Amino acid sequence: MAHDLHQAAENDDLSHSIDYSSVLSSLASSCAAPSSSLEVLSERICDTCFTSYPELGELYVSISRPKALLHARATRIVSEWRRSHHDPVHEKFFIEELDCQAIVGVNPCEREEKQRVRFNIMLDRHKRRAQFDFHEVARKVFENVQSSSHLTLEALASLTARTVLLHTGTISDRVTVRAAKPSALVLAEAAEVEITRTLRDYEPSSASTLKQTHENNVTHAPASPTPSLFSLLAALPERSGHDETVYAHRAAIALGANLGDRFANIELALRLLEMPDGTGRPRAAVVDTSFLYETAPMYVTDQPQFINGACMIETDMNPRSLLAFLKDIEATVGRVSSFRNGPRAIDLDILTFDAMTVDTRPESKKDKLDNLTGELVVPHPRIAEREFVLRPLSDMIPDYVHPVLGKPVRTLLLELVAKQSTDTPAMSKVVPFPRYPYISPSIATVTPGIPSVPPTATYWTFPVYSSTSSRRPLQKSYVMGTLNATPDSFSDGSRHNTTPAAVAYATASVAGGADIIDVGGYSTRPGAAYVSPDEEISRVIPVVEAIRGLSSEQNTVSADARLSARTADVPISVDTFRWEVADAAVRAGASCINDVYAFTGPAYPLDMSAAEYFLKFREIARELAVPVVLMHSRGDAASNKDYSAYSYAADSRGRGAVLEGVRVELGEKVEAAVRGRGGLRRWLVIVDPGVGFSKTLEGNLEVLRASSEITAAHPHRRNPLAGFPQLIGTSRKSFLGTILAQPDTGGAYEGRKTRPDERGWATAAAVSCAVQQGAEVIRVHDVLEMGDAIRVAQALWN
Ligand SMILES: Nc1nc2c(c(=O)[nH]1)N=C(COP(=O)(O)OP(=O)(O)O)CN2
Ligand SMILES: Nc1ccc(C(=O)O)cc1
Repeated sequence: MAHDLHQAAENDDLSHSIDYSSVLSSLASSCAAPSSSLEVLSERICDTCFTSYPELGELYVSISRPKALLHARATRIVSEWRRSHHDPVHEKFFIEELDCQAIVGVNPCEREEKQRVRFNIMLDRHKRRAQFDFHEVARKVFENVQSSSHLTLEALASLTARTVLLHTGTISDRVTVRAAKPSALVLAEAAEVEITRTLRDYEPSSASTLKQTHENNVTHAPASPTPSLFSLLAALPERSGHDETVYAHRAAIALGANLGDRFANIELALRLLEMPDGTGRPRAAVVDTSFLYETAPMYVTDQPQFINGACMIETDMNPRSLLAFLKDIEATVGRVSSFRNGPRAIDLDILTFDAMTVDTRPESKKDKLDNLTGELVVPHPRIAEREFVLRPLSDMIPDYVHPVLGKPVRTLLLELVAKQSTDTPAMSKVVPFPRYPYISPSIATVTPGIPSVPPTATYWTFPVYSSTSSRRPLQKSYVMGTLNATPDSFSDGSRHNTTPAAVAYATASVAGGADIIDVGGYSTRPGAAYVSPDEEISRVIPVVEAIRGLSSEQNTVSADARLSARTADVPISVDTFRWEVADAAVRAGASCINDVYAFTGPAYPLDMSAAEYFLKFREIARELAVPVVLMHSRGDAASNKDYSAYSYAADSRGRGAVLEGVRVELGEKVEAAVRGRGGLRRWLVIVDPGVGFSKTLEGNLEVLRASSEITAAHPHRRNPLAGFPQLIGTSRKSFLGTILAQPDTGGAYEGRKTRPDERGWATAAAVSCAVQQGAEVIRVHDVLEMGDAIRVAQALWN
């Protein structure tokens, strides 16, 4: 209670002192009745004090609740009240001594095993709204910290501050985090850091300022602040019709299928996991997925190859009910699928459940790893010997420490790979393409309530490369042929904008070795003209339909007819940044979406409507279940002229900032696309650094020269793009023209101006660099010619 001590102090005058025992008894009575939250209790104390002491103007109430959270010593709220204000003028929330286990530090033992990390978190609330959810914030921090792996306590403290800010959204805009390692030092109680952060610190421009390390690297502050997609998404109001249920548990589920349409079975199982039950509420939410892999059967080897993956779910079910639920889904998928295409299978196993161990076997059977029918053992007892389980788990939760083996998933995977014999069959990463147009099969009416899933047309395979090596093993690079049904594309405008010309291009490209045809109806070259959505649809759809329509000639035997039939089956992607166009094109027969703005539209810097647009696009893509190419760019090429502003850390030669910019800026979009509820399946995302988009000549060269680093796993830091297949499009672009226009120093070559269609040889050089870097997909205009370059490059570097 703010009280003037002067009179009592000078004169020892009792009448100006406070009667502490009467304060205490009125407080005791105001605390006696139950209150629903610390905020309510604070308010009640405030009412009591202001009523009992009419001269009191200011009051500070600090309430602590020991053991309010499972892993923390206490929660606390400190409110500052004024008589003249209805709400507290200031309020702070504390989570005190939150204990987590994390991989943090540089000593070898610290890299192997988790250690205790203690957090003290203080949040300033600037808006009094709903009751502060200590439990949710602590849970998110706990979850993120437990699965983190850092060298420094600073990075861990920063991650924690970011987690808190993102999960408290508009309630708080400032957080102070103290992070301590109590086991680090022998002669001191702990090593500890304290940081204070606001959301702005995590926006790309400021994050990069924090990362700025090299003095030679001249940085340009972006002209306007660029808010991060995460902060925008966090600030969006809750969307009606979207499930906001908070679940108590998190589990990893293994996905495996080796009969029938293996990809469709897996997709159906995931959709069934999230089907609302009798109460109208889903029993689980899928919050992350791994990549998918094609794997040789283990144990019983005389059976078809498997498709394996895993997903993370959140649920309120206990492990036993979850197991029963998974068995039901297996039965439903089996039933629905066999109705469609004959026998098939899906396996769903609980791999992990929170950090729990469960073993329902009688003592006498505990040493057996098989015959678990009717029993439940979590974590799954054969995890450590199965690469097809460890790899998908490592895509999602590499730092999850196996509660029995005491090692993180990434270590278990490394150890398993190290001891595998050389004849162990290699797994490949796979990307499935569904068949469109597809008429929802009658099964949906035969089995009401079963979601329908598009059947699979084909799938691409890529070799798996070891987690920390930046050099990838070479492989077949898939070739994407560029077909612009536009009057003004920079290199083939008005050449393919009639249906016959477009079909001729597609047919010739398939004959020349194209694996996919990319149909665009809106040029994104710098300065291109605006095209309405209707106009874009009317350019794209007839071309897609005409290519698919070639299949009517399938039963003839001539070479032309065979080529037509192959062309009719070729995967088609639609090059668009509009979800309406993507949706229409896929329903007409496209099987992939290629978006140069990665779902946020041309807005730059990102704003709230870009975040809403992102969610809408993601929802459409998820429903269609097609692969998506998400490209790095900074919005509309025509209006974004500030290409040099990559204020990220560079190396001593001033290089690396653009690569890091792509990892951070595209990484954020890819993370937001894949993780959390409503996310896309990780196995359907292909990334693209966006050569020619929002980059200078040097920036384009830097990206191209080391593009494998964009998707390589970093040994000490999480790279959000790690492991994704990568597409590179350099074909005929102006950066090649810029190089050709430059004279050389000796004066022998004076430079020459080139039209885009004169840059074929230049493209071949760029394409061979992309092959050498291990690009999984290469986008070109001249499929036959560049196909030659790709094949020779592959032969050289394979
Ligand atoms: N994923 C991806 N998509 C793209 C890429 C690229 O590099 N990656 N380049 C483009 C520019 O080439 P295009 O010939 O389509 O030119 P236009 O924009 O003038 O139509 C258009 N679309
Ligand atoms: N959409 C694009 C078209 C062309 C270029 C380029 O020539 O660099 C960049 C983007």
